[in-house]
Amino acid sequence: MLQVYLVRHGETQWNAERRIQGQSDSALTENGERQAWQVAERARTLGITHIISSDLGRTRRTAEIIAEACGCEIIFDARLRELNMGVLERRKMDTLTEEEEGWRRRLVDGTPDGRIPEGESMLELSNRMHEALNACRELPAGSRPLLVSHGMALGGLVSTILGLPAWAERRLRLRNCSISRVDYQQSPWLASGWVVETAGDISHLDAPALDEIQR
Ligand SMILES: O=C(O)[C@H](O)COP(=O)(O)O
Repeated sequence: MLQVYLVRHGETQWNAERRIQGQSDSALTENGERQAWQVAERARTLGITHIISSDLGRTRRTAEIIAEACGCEIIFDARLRELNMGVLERRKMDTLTEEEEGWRRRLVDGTPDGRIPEGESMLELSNRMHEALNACRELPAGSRPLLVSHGMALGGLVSTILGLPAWAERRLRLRNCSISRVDYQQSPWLASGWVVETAGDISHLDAPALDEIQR
């Protein structure tokens, strides 16, 4: 059975400022670096064989810290990037107009193909995340990869594995440096293929990780 670990990057300056990132970027905060070292210590115990990361700066830095602990090289895969949030990237959440807030909410309010102007839909994001996840099945037998990605990207991936449409309302909180695990398997009581073993585990963190209200 193939086990794939999913880690969201450490807290960034723009997470803390409640500034929308998307495929724009900001550095990890001191707390974010601490989170990354703590998730790395947890990853060291998991027998990780490959680290595959979004190529954005915040995931790259988190992956570097995990790779040092696990003794792995890093493979960068742009399919693991965060949702492209178009014209709202770099904007602070509390500065959005009613119309702009409507664009953001339509991404995840059950509207198929909702998108922020010049951005990606959740369906487009989910499709590329599944491509990146399924590429893990081509790794040598016995591999145990760890993917480093983003909140919307991993939330959409896990939710769609659970059978929800990509554009479903979000009901899964994935905090910074949380660990989730998905398995590709066959078993009598579960659907064949990908299943969710754990989602959003932060038991390895000793400091609170921001939630959606705080970021
Ligand atoms: O700001 C964003 O783009 C999302 O809300 C979270 O993205 P992140 O997981 O890359 O911080």
